[in-house]
Amino acid sequence: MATIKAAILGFGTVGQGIYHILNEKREELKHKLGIELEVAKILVTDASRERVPGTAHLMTTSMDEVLAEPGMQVVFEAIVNEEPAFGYLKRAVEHKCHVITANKVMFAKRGLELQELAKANGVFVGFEATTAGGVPVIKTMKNILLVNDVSRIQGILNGTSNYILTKMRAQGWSFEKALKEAQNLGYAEADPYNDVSGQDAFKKLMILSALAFGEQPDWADVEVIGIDCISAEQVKDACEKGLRYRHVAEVEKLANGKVVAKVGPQLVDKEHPLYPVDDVNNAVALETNYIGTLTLVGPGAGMYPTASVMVEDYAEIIGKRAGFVVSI
Ligand SMILES: NC(=O)C1=CN([C@@H]2O[C@H](COP(=O)(O)OP(=O)(O)OC[C@H]3O[C@@H](n4cnc5c(N)ncnc54)[C@H](OP(=O)(O)O)[C@@H]3O)[C@@H](O)[C@H]2O)C=CC1
Ligand SMILES: N[C@@H](CC=O)C(=O)O
Repeated sequence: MATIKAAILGFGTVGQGIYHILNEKREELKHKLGIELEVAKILVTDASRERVPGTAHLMTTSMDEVLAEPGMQVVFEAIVNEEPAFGYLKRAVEHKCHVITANKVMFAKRGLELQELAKANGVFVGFEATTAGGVPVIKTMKNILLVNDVSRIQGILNGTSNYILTKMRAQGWSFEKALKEAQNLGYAEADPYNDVSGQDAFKKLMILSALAFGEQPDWADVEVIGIDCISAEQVKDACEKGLRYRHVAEVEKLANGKVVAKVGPQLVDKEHPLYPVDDVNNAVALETNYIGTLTLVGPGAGMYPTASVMVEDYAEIIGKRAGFVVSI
């Protein structure tokens, strides 16, 4: 049986999740895909710290070393920020590696460029994990778009914000306590300002916009407000009135063809579809011409939901390359 090698760039919450799932599902994936996958390199900033027992020999800080590994064909990327992530993935694609990323900061800005480069090099880019964690919105939208037009997307796209709002309302926790717990649970970004300021949801919305409409609105035209402007008193007042705060991101294509978007907190009542979406869950409602409105709900952050969709991307890519449809 053929063996291919993979690298994991970034070995924090998501990177470790990928490693654990690939180990746990090793035999099953081998059987289903007819290919053995070996994690041969793990790239971090500090290679002296062994995060998972038995991985010290895989650690490196050098992308040159990753790409010099014979048989390297798949690169999972779970680091932070646009650079060096984009530069690393560009090099991986030029080296004819398939790449699978969770990095929405990079992908919102450079995703179209990376996909074009991948096409030119005959490799695939998986980016399901960039948006809504474990919710399969990217693959669902790709399928829908084969037949339908999507006219509007509305959703909760940041798990940390939804978790904080839920705990403030349902448990009476302070904003700080809820954020701390979201960090402990691996939901929050390395810099949680991105979560609570609305920037993380904005980046995910831009990825969905590019997929649905082939374009993004001018970023400067999009109003982005976070949950950091909501006080405990406001959450309590809303609750007493039967209302809930939700952090909502929405983008639509107007009749004149212009794509417009906004991101910010909204008060919703119990008739609203986002009312029951609590904790770390995300929800994405896609308005389409034939299906009508399709809503997906599920965990929007965390080690296993995120890593799981990245391994699914891997299975899909290897299945396509081998010319068969993967059914897991
Ligand atoms: N956490 C989640 O639920 C989700 C996260 N994501 C995205 O996944 C990515 C990773 O998130 P997460 O695992 O939570 O982050 P962590 O902060 O837990 O881990 C980040 C990892 O990246 C490494 N790293 C950071 N900068 C560099 C660099 N310049 N070169 C090499 N390695 C680097 C760090 O190395 P070191 O250990 O040495 O510091 C660390 O291992 C982010 O882009 C995030 O937005 C997407 C969906 C959900
Ligand atoms: N910090 C993000 C992680 C997933 O993208 C979130 O809370 O949604």
